[in-house]
Amino acid sequence: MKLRGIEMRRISMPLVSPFRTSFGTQTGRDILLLKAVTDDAEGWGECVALADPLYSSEYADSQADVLRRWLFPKLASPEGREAIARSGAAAVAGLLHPFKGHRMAKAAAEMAILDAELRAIGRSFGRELGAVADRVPSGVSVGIHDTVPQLLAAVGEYLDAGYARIKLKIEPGWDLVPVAAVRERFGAEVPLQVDANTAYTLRDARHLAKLDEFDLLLIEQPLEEEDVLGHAALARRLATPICLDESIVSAQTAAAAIALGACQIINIKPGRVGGYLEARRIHDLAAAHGVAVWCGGMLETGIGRAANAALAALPGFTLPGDISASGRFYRTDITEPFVIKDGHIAVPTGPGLGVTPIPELLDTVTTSTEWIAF
Ligand SMILES: CSCC[C@@H](NC(=O)CCC(=O)O)C(=O)O
Ligand SMILES: [Mg+2]
Repeated sequence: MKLRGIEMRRISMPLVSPFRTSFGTQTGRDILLLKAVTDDAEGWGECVALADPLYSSEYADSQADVLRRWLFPKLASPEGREAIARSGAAAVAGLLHPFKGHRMAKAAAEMAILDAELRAIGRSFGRELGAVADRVPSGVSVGIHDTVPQLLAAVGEYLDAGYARIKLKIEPGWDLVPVAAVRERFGAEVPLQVDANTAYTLRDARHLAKLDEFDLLLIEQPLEEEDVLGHAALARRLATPICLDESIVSAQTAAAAIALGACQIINIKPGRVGGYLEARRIHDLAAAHGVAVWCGGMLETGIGRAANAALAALPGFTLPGDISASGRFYRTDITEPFVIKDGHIAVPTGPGLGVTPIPELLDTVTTSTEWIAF
């Protein structure tokens, strides 16, 4: 495969409603999209970094900068050209490994090149990754609300829409009461979990153990991302399974977390771990240890949503992921919108991602484009 160059594009996508987590409130997404242009096809990659370094150390401008100054020049080097010509997207992670961190930028580059490679041979992302289903159960992430009645109204709408699982964002001061209210209103059968985005410390263990009475599927990332030993200690004091998100940045860190008993479940986000190929390695590792995984979300457009749906169709993804309909976050997606049907999202079957940005919709939200010739 001969890479002619990559277009970097920034798009500004307003959210249908504010999305509040323990680390802040999103009202829109400033997204970095990559388009890899090869002799045979064009491929798309979505960088999941937020505008600010509040979920992880990455932020959109930093990922554009590291791509422009280090990652693309390496891929465009004689060594890079030769490796990609020989091995395609499988060569990208190794080429970029010397550069520390910036996994979301690396993931977007690999994704765009993989999409181009697969479109050229007419092979879908799902087929490439090992999907075993043509649709995946759709979970929804519900932000922190100002009042419990507002939360209950939102949860009621999502359940009416058919979502298969409800995830509630929590933080100190907004945890037991909203969870109890959802259980009280909607019953014990609704698949329910919580996500703290690192908002607690081990000193909160006794308080967090009170969540055990609500029969949650899991509690996601209660402690700081580097506090693996703290999560292992917390796991020994909670009946509710611990699921890690921010802590898991590679198969290596997943293996360590599993070995230390820091998690019983893993939220796999391809952007966080450096790409879909590493995400599959984590899936395989978790399966070997009997650890369930599910696919997390970063408010992706239909581009990232398509790839996540394909990943979530692998056999080890036994819990509903944060793969909701496009309309959960966006009034107008840049691709054909993903819609929820009988609690599921369809896995695209076309070549590559199986979806492509609609040019006029993409132009409407584009704030900048930059061509990097290889
Ligand atoms: C802006 S918050 C993004 C990170 C968050 N993501 C979600 O809650 C799911 C969002 C989605 O459905 O895309 C998480 O920590 O899991
Ligand atoms: Mg999370």
